[in-house]
Amino acid sequence: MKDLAQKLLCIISENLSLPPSYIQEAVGEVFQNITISYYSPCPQPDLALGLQSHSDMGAITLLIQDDVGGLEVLKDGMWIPVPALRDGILVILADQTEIITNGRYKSSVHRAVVNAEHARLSVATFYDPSKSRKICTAPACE
Ligand SMILES: O=C(O)CCC(=O)C(=O)O
Ligand SMILES: [Fe+2]
Repeated sequence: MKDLAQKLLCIISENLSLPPSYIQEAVGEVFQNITISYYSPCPQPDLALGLQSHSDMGAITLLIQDDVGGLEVLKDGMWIPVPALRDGILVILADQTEIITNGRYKSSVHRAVVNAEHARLSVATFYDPSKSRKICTAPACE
């Protein structure tokens, strides 16, 4: 997962005409955190959220999940359900990449809803800078 995150950050850097390792170097020492989320079925899903609206604080998040579905992204003020891809890896861009690219790549605001019948499992791997790392916009993106 770390290799994939780094490859994706290289592609983003290159797409902005930055050196391929630019974002990786800007992030510095990587802290790869993992969250395993289990969402149990909820008898009244309209009254509950599995995970509240947020954006991820790191550079990039890779998410694997079962085929139940429940992730939603905020686009133009509307919550859009993300199709569940059991064999796929979902890429969620996060806050530090938005800062480094000056918003050319946006951090995705997302949440998880629950449903009445099925439990859901997801595994998120976060590619995060250290808490003391100063992150700033790439001069080429200013
Ligand atoms: O479970 C999900 O689909 C989303 C998990 C998530 O957004 C997170 O852990 O930050
Ligand atoms: Fe998240």
